[in-house]
Amino acid sequence: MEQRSITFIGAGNMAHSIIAGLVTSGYQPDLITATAPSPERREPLARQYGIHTDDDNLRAAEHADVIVLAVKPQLMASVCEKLQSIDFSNKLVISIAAGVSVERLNQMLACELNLVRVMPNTPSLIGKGMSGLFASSQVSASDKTFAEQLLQAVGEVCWVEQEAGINAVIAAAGSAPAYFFLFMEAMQAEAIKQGFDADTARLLIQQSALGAAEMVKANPEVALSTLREQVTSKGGTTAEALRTFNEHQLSDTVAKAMRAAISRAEEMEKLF
Ligand SMILES: NC(=O)C1=CN([C@@H]2O[C@H](COP(=O)(O)OP(=O)(O)OC[C@H]3O[C@@H](n4cnc5c(N)ncnc54)[C@H](O)[C@@H]3O)[C@@H](O)[C@H]2O)C=CC1
Ligand SMILES: O=C(O)[C@@H]1CCC=N1
Repeated sequence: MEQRSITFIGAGNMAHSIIAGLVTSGYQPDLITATAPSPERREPLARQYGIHTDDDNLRAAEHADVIVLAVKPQLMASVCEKLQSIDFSNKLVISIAAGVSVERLNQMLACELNLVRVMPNTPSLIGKGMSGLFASSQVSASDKTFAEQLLQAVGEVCWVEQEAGINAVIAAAGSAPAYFFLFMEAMQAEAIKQGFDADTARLLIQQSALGAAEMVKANPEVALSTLREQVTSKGGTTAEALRTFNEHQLSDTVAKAMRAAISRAEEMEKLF
């Protein structure tokens, strides 16, 4: 992919995941800078990936071709205020923050930005990320391609036509690894109660989850419901487990949880 200088403002979990994926996929580490106030956040990144780090956001961002805003939404306004002196006209700005709109980011940086909002997720760390992208109206085709390739370096991507689609991506992908972790935690806890040690319980669940996800990926033409039915012998054990999930309205709970994530993103758009 095209190599441009990139500065990540914020070096937390998500920036780390993307940087790791980028460097592993061959992006030049000396083109990447990450900023954070604390050396505890910066130093491991510099050591592990050979990237530059800085505690001065303005200095790090000024000369970058691409600025990735990767701080918590509640910090975004104060962080951006100190970057307002930058000439953004030839820069691509990518925000990965949940719940901070294009309109707000333009206000925060006092500029009509070439802005792409991206909603990634933490499996980017191992190249298995899923990102949704939304480009504001003035973003050029080459900037869109760059943003797309950047996120493709760490996983799969999809574009959304409307900005509201980013909140739907949060519900379906950005937050989603945590849903699966929660489900696996619950399964592990019960497997331990059934007599397995923690490691074996984890292996049983991890391998089943991985196998199921790989089967979904390997059979794009097969409906998820068919894959489920193939496990479910008539009058057998799986049917009983699924009946219990249905009795407790699992689908309804999942739908409510996803809508709750969207509502929170909408609320955050008003707060930050
Ligand atoms: N964690 C996730 O799964 C996802 C997070 N996001 C978004 O990514 C953004 C970052 O989230 P996380 O990485 O999870 O948070 P985090 O708390 O792990 O990282 C934020 C980082 O910002 C740094 N920071 C704090 N003040 C700063 C300042 N003044 N200047 C520069 N850096 C500063 C902190 O040192 C920290 O390393 C958020 O806006 C979140 O909405 C988006 C998708 C998924
Ligand atoms: O929980 C959050 O707000 C962020 C956005 C998606 C995943 N983590």
